[in-house]
Amino acid sequence: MDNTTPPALDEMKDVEKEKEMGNEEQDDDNDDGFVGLLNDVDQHPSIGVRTPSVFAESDEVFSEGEDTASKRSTMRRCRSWRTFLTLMQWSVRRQSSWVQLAGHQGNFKLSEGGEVLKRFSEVEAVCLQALMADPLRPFVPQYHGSVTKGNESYIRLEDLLRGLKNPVIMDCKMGVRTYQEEELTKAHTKPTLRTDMYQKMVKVDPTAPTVEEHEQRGVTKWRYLQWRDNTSSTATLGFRIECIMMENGSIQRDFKKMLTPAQVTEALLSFTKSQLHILKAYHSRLQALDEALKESPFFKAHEVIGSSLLFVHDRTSKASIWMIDFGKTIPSPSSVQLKHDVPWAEGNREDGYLIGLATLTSFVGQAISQAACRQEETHGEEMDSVHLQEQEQEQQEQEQEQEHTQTKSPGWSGRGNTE
Ligand SMILES: Nc1ncnc2c1ncn2[C@@H]1O[C@H](COP(=O)(O)OP(=O)(O)OP(=O)(O)O)[C@@H](O)[C@H]1O
Ligand SMILES: O=P(O)(O)O[C@@H]1[C@H](O)[C@H](O)[C@@H](OP(=O)(O)O)[C@H](OP(=O)(O)O)[C@H]1O
Repeated sequence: MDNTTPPALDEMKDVEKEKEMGNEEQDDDNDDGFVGLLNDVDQHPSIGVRTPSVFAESDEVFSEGEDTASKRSTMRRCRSWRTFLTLMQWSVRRQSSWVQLAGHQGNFKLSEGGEVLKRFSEVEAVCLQALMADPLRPFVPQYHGSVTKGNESYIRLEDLLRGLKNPVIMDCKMGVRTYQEEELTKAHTKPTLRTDMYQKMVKVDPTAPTVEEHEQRGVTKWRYLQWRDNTSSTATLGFRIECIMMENGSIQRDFKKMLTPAQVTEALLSFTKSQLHILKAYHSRLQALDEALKESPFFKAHEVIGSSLLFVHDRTSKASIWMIDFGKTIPSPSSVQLKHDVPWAEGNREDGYLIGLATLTSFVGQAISQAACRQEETHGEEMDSVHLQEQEQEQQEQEQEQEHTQTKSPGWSGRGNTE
């Protein structure tokens, strides 16, 4: 379902009227310059996802292609300058198509000036700071330090969706495990049972918990995360697709049990709509990332857990991949030299990031081959049909020619004709 339908002007006037009457529940803009994203979210009716509503509202009012004259006439139609300014604000905000695809709900705010604000984490801030001076910098959103608003601190990040038209997004969680070794230690020494995780587990597979876990109606976080890794492609392929958002705003999250290479390749083809140039751009970007990772002192010295690659393209054929989420990325002990391309065993700290990157790159490669084949098939079918049409036309022309000759023949219908 398209959730970007703008409200009619009359509806906006109603909003304006309500504001004048002091009835509005919440102003879109807080005084501190924030867009009220967290308060201004709508439950997406078809997909159960909270998406920002306010950004979707102004396109038809002042769309990018609209000329000044029509803006003026729209302005005249507005009841007051205040209404006009409100509409302008909506329009300016609409320049970002920001949406939070995966991750903890409520962790983000959209800030003005092309930044997103993520709830502050010391671990992540330290990583981002280091990454700004690392060969990986071109693959990471720009980090602009932190900011405190009220009681909450945030990390200021470049908005990777800024300027994109109807972006298509995919979040892939990288690595062969998504839990830190510390989580495993906790599960052994001080197990805390999580009812919410037990419920999430049962929802996907009622037979997954053990008899004991069913009795306790709880599982440890490690147990849940490990189960998620084993049920999905994480443990075997070194990454998993978390979410995909298509250009119409529809979000797919049903990848929890996606395990096989064939399924992943099919998902990649569907995500890119088999567009060869997009797939090729992604392929090159993954290869470049691989090069940068090999050069990166940061990567050598860190266990990268739960980090994602954010794939983004749009209808103007912009396509890129970004490393995001360093909330569980920690320095490896100095005694450990991480390889990133070997399996994990308790204590070795390996994350399997390069295993995931290699499989992902090869699946994008396979998707390219399949897309090319499909294109050739389609082209072949088109050629066949053109050929068939040509043959039919030729035949028709021959028949007409024959008819014409016979008409001219005195022995047939030229009865009475004299030439
Ligand atoms: N810099 C950015 N620009 C645009 N979108 C972003 C950016 N950072 C994150 N996002 C969006 O927010 C989502 C969640 O990001 P992230 O993984 O950092 O959050 P999280 O809450 O730490 O996740 P998790 O629950 O996996 O720890 C991403 O899937 C993406 O859609
Ligand atoms: O994707 P799912 O299946 O919903 O599971 C969540 C996901 O693994 C998150 O990465 C994790 O947060 P962290 O990365 O911060 O560990 C969160 O733990 P949490 O509930 O303890 O936040 C899990 O609930």
